[in-house]
Amino acid sequence: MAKACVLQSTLLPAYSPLHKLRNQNFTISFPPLPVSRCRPGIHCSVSAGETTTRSMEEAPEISWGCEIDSLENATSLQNWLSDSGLPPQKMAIDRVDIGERGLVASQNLRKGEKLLFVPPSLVISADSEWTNPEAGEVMKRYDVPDWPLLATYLISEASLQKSSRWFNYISALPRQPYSLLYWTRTELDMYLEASQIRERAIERITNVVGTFEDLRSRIFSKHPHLFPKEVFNDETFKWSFGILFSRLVRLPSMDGRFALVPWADMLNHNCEVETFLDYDKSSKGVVFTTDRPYQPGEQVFISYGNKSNGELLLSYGFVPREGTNPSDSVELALSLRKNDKCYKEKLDALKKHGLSTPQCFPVRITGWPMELMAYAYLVVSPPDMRNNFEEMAKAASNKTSTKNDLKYPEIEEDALQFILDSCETSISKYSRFLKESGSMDLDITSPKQLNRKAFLKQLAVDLSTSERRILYRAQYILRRRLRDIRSGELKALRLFSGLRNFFKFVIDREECFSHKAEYEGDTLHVSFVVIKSDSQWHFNEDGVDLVIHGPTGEQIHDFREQISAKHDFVVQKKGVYRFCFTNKSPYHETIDFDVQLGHFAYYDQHAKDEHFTPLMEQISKLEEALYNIQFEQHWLEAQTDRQAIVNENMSKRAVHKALFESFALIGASLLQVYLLRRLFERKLGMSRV
Ligand SMILES: C[S@@+](CC[C@H](N)C(=O)[O-])C[C@H]1O[C@@H](n2cnc3c(N)ncnc32)[C@H](O)[C@@H]1O
Repeated sequence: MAKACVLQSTLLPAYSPLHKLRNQNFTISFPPLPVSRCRPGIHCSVSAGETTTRSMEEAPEISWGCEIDSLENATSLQNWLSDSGLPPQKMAIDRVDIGERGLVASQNLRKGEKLLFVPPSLVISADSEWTNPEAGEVMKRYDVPDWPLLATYLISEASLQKSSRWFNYISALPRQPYSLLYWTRTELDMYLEASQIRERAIERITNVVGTFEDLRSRIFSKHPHLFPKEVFNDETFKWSFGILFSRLVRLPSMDGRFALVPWADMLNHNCEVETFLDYDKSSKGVVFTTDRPYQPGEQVFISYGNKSNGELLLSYGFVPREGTNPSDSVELALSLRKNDKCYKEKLDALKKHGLSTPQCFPVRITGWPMELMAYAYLVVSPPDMRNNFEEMAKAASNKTSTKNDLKYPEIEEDALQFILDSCETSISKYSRFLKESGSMDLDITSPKQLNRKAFLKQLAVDLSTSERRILYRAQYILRRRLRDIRSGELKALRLFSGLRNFFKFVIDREECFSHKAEYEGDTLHVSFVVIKSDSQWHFNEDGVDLVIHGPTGEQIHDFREQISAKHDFVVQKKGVYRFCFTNKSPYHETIDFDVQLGHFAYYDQHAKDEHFTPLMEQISKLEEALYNIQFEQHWLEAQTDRQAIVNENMSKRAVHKALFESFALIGASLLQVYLLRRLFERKLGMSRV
């Protein structure tokens, strides 16, 4: 069942539909637009519809565009753009590690520099002139909204090959854009089973198919000479929408117009970059301002917007490396309980505010929106709170200004437990998928298919891992809050118990240590500093390796060639964690190692006192903070030790050098005296003769 999702939350940027429908007959509604691993080329065309299960070999190929990693057409595009008025550039299209083709600095670029300057004449928007003006006229007559209009425009221009002024641009576009539009229903079901992105992809595919059907029945079928079936069909629409989803940008300074900007659309995305494309009124061109310097040969990035990994996969077909996307979020589905005595009343309240059951809410690594909490309050509220249903549903729909004050202390624990249960149900789906993905039958019928399936599976594994990570974090926070609430009164003083282990050791080649974690959800803090080597003439600047393994031998984290490092992680499985150090230098090294486990002890429900609970919460938080400070303090002490030894070695070396130089000077002086004496003695002998 498709689930409605509230994206307009206190945590996510406001949901801004790409276009407002000008004609209500069109039912399409598309979501907003714009360091990962390498991918094998997917040079096949695959059907996405539920009923269309054509194999890749059978699917018709698009006869324009190129393989995404091809540079030949990109070079022609570059030449054509220069001839058409693109000013000289400080970047060039090249093959890159991230994103296959991208723009690479051809000279030093300063931070804060404006780049690109693509003139409006080289931008494709809903107002662009049609090479076939008659077709353009018909589309305008039907008042087609921007997205379907641009999709049709792109196909029309592509089919006219060299007669279109956009020939060079279209030839450099990927023949098959990376996008979930190209995943079959079976692939979506199999690989994205745990993620809500599956629903979003199905919805999007349905919208694209529906839009094409709408255009076909209302316009194309009535003007077959302008829109022949061989050119305007579901396959070509899938291509053009794939291009729009992965390349269309919104230009705020051009009245929020949506545009395809040749050249600028060769820039790849980086989650850490904070610069966006926009129209610059002073230079009259599309630009972006660098937020960091680049050296010649370095790939230049922009941001496609603050999108979650799922949204990036949906529109652009890639998933950033785990933990690198600060805008990452996962959609958590919450549902009313079927056996709820007030099910109907609650559902009516939800419907009144445009919500339903199940309903998705975004959860981030930093927390969840108030809307989600409001929905949870509604789900768990007993019949005697029916007067509050309306207020709760309103707050869950983000339509209330007082939502931040929404508090029902009497049902807070139930609401948090309900969110925790939903989180855990979702986590178990991800865990099942990730476990099964290891032995997933890739149904190999050809190497090409194997390549594709392995690639899609990897994307799904990456997405599931990053989404599950956020849920684990939410689970940890929820458990802690519940423990705080349940512990009550003075119990909170003993809530936090830490297990600490810190010591210095000398390592020759390899040393392993283990630490037992008794509870899931606790946080393990690890730090080490390489303090000294056994030779005062050598000081290790290459560092050591540390690999952390979980209870079943899985690798949790690794540091390579580090002098000092710190890492925190949430214990997902209780058991013994192993920390293995490797020293690759020929010297013995002394390492200061600190591992600390923070645990909130679980207490059963005790009498609660509303006045005391917040105080106890604060005390337990302070206790944890104190513990963390001790950890930081030890780390700093270790760093100071290292620095003291570095300084001591340096001064010893300086003294040795000075002594050596003095001895050398004395030696040279004595030699000089000796030689002079010999010379004078000889001269004296000669004069006597
Ligand atoms: C606007 S285009 C950028 C140019 C594109 N690389 C090309 O060669 O045509 C967006 C597409 O680039 C790729 N891309 C962009 N950023 C990426 C990243 N960080 N990692 C992997 N692929 C990326 C994706 O295939 C995406 O659909």
